[in-house]
Amino acid sequence: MPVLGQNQYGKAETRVVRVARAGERHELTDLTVSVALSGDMTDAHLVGSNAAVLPTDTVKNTVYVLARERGIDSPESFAAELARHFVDAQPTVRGAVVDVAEHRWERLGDHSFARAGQDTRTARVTFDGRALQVLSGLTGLTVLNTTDSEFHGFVRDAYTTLAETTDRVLATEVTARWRHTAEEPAAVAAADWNADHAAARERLLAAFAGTYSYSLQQTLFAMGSAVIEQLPGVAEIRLSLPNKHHFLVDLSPFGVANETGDGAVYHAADRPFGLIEATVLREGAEQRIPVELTRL
Ligand SMILES: O=c1[nH]c(=O)c2[nH]c(=O)[nH]c2[nH]1
Repeated sequence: MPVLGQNQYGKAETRVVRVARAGERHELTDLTVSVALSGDMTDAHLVGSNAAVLPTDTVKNTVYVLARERGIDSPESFAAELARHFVDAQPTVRGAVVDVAEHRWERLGDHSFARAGQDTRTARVTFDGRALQVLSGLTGLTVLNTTDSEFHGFVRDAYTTLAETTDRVLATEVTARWRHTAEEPAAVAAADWNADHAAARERLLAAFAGTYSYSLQQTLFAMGSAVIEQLPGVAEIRLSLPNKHHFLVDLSPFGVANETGDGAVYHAADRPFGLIEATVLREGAEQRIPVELTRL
């Protein structure tokens, strides 16, 4: 007899845009919200009874009503409020995972905006009826150093052709998730998630730019460490760093030298790419950010 395993359901990727008007100057918040609920859903799968199922349509409506009525202070606080709502209000719902992606807009004027082509801020809040696990994050943050990057001394075997280098372009598109020690609903509600996120993002960028790198692995650890050191409320951070390879183009068929230095010309390859991933922990902290979550 087949047996039902882990299951969850909800509404994925509800797009919610909220406009706050304080006089002439408007504020725009643009989110994609995904909700996954779990609980007593065995009968829905096994015998077709929906008696425990809050419709996903209702889940979507709830996102809109909460956005309207309580506002959106931060992705983290909005996700926490939603997660608590479903678990606290529905006896058949025992757990909720709420994912939020915030799309950035640049201000053009009091009521005009341009979609910013930069990174997306993310939050994932998980609630089990007692503790809130809050993961902040970002994705799509593309950064590049034109020097201060070496890569040599690596293992060589019969298939190794890579040349050692003491001066290369180092580029990556950062995806990061960091977990907060604050898990009490009151502490989560009181935190300044926007200031916290801005500080973490700034530390990631400063560490990327400021690290003289012998590998992307070393840069990753420096970036994670910078966040752990700056933000006392962060227990761990997981980083996923694709190595966006920049290869010097071979111009020798044209009798043109092309070496590292002034005027060097690179091919920005898109695939395959090296993929460097790791978690950096505060000493004594448990590793709880799911490995497979990082690239979502
Ligand atoms: O920073 C790097 N780390 C690697 O593990 C690696 N492997 C490789 O081919 N190039 C690089 N660069």
